[in-house]
Amino acid sequence: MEKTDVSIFVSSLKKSYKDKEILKDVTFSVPTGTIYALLGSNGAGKTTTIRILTTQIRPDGGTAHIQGFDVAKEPEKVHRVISLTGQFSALDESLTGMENLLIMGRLHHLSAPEKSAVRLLEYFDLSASSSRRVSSWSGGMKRKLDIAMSLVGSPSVLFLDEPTTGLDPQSRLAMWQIVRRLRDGGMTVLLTTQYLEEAEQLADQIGILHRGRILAQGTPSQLKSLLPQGAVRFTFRDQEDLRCAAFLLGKWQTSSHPAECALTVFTDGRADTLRELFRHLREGHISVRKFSELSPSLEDVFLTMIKEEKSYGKNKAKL
Ligand SMILES: Nc1ncnc2c1ncn2[C@@H]1O[C@H](COP(=O)(O)OP(=O)(O)OP(=O)(O)O)[C@@H](O)[C@H]1O
Repeated sequence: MEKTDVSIFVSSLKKSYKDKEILKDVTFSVPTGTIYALLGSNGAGKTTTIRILTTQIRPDGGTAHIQGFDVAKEPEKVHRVISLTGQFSALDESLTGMENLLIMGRLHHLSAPEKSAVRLLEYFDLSASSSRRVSSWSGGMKRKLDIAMSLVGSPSVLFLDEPTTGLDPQSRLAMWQIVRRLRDGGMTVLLTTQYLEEAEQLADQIGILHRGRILAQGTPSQLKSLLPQGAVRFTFRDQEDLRCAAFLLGKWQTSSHPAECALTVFTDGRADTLRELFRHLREGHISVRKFSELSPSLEDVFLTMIKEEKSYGKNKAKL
């Protein structure tokens, strides 16, 4: 198999714990030097996928290759080319930033660990705090140092499990900047996230993972083009009107946004169709507070995909 342009190649990955199927069929590939986001809600199977790809657990079925190395058969070779920054920090908070990096450099048998530490502290804009104990650092700084530590062995593939969870908006933007810079330097990055905005802003390609399956994947604009264009959004007075409208307009594909009391309806964009939508709402005595035409957002794609998967699951259960 030719994998020179593909750093991560995953085919039909399966994993169960007892009788619970966590990964049912996960297939995707990540071109070298790009960022791929596995986007999914809590419990979708993101961390389980990362744990398999970083050789911490074995899959029950399917295969995965990193830089051409089989994660199940060649774990040592995989270790040489990857690095992982997980949800739990690997830092020793009683030490300074410099000391943490020096320990990591020695673990990797670097010939000049000091040089590497200084370079990384500069790269991550942490030089000014390098001699302070990490326990006094902010969450954003600790997360940066975590990534710096994972770069000590010069990996070519970086796994980031929810890199910005718990960070304030400013630190999140700084982290995005770092990840983009690493990609621009040629690194392949696989990150997991629950944040739609993060996936859209950062990833070259996104895979929507839901209940152990990739429901759709592609660039953000490819994913958006999966939905019919000509979407419109209605905002209603209250939740009851929203529920009622979703029911009345059920013959169209819709996605509900309860927090904003809004309903997106995917139409063919024709004037006749719009007239029909308004007629249904009028006959249902639902008043529309706001109306706008929009192009589908990634959130619409995500919610629609998940909804379709649910109804597919229900139909399957009936068979
Ligand atoms: N060792 C284990 N034994 C049993 N069940 C597990 C184990 N590890 C994970 N699970 C279950 O597998 C499912 C998927 O977990 P996973 O951590 O992969 O999800 P996730 O998408 O990363 O979610 P989160 O965003 O919450 O981390 C969850 O229901 C979890 O409880």
